[in-house]
Amino acid sequence: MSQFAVLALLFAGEALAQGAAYSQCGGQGWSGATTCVSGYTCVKQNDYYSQCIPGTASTTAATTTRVASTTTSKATTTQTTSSAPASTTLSTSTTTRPVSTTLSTTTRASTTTSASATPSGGSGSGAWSSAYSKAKTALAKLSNADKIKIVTGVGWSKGPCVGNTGAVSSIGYPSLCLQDGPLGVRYVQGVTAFPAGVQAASTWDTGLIYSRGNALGAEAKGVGVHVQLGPVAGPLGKNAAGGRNWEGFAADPYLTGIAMAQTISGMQAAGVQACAKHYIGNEQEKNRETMSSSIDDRTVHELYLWPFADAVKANVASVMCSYNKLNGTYACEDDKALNGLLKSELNFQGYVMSDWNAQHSTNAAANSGLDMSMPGTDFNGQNVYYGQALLNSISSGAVPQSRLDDMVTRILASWYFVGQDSGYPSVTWSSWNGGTGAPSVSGTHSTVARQIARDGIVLLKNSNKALPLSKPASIALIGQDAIVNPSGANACKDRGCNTGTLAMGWGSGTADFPYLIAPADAIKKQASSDGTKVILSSTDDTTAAASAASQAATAIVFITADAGEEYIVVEGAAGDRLDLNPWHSGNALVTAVANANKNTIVVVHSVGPVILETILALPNVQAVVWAGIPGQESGNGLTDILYGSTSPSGKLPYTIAKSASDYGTSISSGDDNFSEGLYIDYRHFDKAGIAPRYEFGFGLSYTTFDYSGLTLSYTDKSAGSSTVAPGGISGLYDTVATVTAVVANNGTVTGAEVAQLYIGLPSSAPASPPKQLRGFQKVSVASGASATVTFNLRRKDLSFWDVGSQAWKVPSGTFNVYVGASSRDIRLTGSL
Ligand SMILES: OC[C@H]1O[C@@H](O[C@H]2[C@H](O)[C@@H](O)[C@H](O[C@H]3[C@H](O)[C@@H](O)[C@H](O)O[C@@H]3CO)O[C@@H]2CO)[C@H](O)[C@@H](O)[C@@H]1O
Repeated sequence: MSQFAVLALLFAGEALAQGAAYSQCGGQGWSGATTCVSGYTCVKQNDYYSQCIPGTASTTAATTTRVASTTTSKATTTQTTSSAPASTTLSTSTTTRPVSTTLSTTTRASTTTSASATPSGGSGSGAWSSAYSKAKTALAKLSNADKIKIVTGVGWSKGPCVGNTGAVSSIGYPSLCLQDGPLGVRYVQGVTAFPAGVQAASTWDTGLIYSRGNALGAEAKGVGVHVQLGPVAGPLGKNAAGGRNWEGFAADPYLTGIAMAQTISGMQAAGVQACAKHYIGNEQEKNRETMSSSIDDRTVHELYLWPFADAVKANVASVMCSYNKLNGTYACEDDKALNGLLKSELNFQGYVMSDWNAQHSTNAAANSGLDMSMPGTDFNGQNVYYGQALLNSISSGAVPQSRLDDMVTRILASWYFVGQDSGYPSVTWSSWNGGTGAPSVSGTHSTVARQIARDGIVLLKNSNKALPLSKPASIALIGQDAIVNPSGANACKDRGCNTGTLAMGWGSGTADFPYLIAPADAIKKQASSDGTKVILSSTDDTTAAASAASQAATAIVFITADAGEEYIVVEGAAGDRLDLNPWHSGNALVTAVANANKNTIVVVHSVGPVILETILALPNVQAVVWAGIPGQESGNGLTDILYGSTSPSGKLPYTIAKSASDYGTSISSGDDNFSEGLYIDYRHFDKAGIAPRYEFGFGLSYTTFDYSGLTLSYTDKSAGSSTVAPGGISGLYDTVATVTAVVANNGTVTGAEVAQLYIGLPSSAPASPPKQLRGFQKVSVASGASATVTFNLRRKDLSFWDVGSQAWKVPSGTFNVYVGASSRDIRLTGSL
């Protein structure tokens, strides 16, 4: 069977490929009907969901208890290399045997997942056991009317938070407060406006990402928010112009997955429920509520589902289904996506809520796995799909009682799971009257905000040691991005304008700034202590810019590119960017400055990639500083880098191309069939042999690093557990190989380096990207010192999703291992 045929059958549609067969092999209840096409068997997944699985009844059913038996002796061989590039290979005996052994074991274990997944009813095993036990006890005390209150929002703007559900006093359950968002508590005064997700990702610092999540969660809890609507893994960033990419992390599932897990762990440790969103295929704003994302099964698993798997493994409490359709079915009523992938294959124990007004049905949504309707009505107070409508469906049997009970159990269990059942703060503010009246919760969080604003900065170009600045006699600061919006940092609702310095995009993923340190504010302070004269031209007018630039020893020119959510249109952009050029004629502004000043430094605040060719062609542009989307501490973080108190250590979480067309993807005007498959961002550039301007993972420092001493050890000793736990088959997350290298700072100042590991799958795997990020570690190294970086490779990191067997497989053969400073700056190579 061709891959296309398999995909059509397994993912999009059973309905399309088999006519009515899918509905008879799914939906509520187990009929035992075997209505799949030849070679497939209808297999019960849970009480509401059955699926056509490749194979015969005997082979699929038998996998439940099958555990691979293999004899694996430990194969650990390390080899130290002293100069790059190094070629390190395991000894012949270890190279050939263990990898192929792993192949068969992993296949069997994973097949178990697909063929006999844990029921979509939350099982409450492992870490969730106590929470489920409490939830079930509480459930027994509830009437159906109570249960409906728990699963249905009270309506848009009918409670203090952007989402609210009904309280049930008999079990001490409050009106749940659901509030954005991914970079701070939306609509509440006095909270921290953290750097956006994309800035956190560009630090590549797992500790900082955790700290950000923990601080976000502490503030949300402090003001009484039960569910914080973030972090974001959808969009992943397949479209460079995607409006909400900045809310998420990186155009790579591995980095995004790590960032999701760290953020969620931090948030939930602070006591708030996290919400991984927007699930799934929500890669653009244009037509987001009508378009269909048709994504093949392998691409779903290896790109778009991957970071959600990490989120589930981190025990995320909730997931928000997205506006778009998936293979023709709305994501919030997609049985395969919700019951199948999320709840069965990934063993998600929390609950699924709809994006706001993304629900389109009662029975289909409920039976497909939607647990909570948000905000409970549409934005006009109409269209209540749960509430009385769901009660009616329970009465008629269209939705089974067990499904309602499962919804409530999942929601209550999540509440218990993060310990919200005792001493939780109450909400003392309202989203709809300015958000005043909340307790002070920001504490010392400006410190982590500044660290991320700083360490997420990527130095793209630094000719003639233009940076760091060393007490210049005079400096010109040019462009409206140098100052705060003269009307106030929060003048535009949901940050729906690009006026003044750009420190967050627009839409629901915003927070009100408690203050905003603009670049000019912080630089002026530093200049004052240095005795530097400052000339400010705070507009984008080119004549004024040239005049200011001509008067200074150094000119710093600030440019932007903004994006956001589709319900606000900014300068003609309805969410997605119109192109990848700087806004406000930024190229002309930089040209005017560079023509007037030989020492021009360009600072870019941007939601994503910008085409820099015009700017880089200007000989007087000595440095380009990619300052990202930095939040309230923007100017302070930037000044730390410009003046060298900290060496830049950020690396690009996406590729900056020479031309927009080089990306091979663009915003669709209708449905999107994701024909690029696995080849987004650097995966596409590598495969197509296109030279990027600045590659994924790129970033300069004020020092330099040498790489040496590559070691590779194969540490897997077993077949890997076939137990299904949150995140999927637990064996997929076992460390099966470890790679180390030595990073030496051979420059003159202390600096931090992000060492990156990329894997090339063996030729026995189906066609795959030449390199895929599968490890990274950031280390701070003093001048003249060195540090060892360690990459632990999980079984999943060496696997591909095999559509035919519906399993993760480790292919046999030689894995290429690349360790380096970026996806194109590979310093050490080896093989497993
Ligand atoms: O905030 C919860 C989730 O909401 C989604 O975005 C919505 C956003 O929160 C909301 O403010 C906005 O409301 C506008 C509405 O769409 C429009 O019809 C009306 O005229 O004005 C309203 C506001 O000003 O709607 C957004 C959805 O369209 C996000 O997708 C999700 O990520 C949030 O967590």
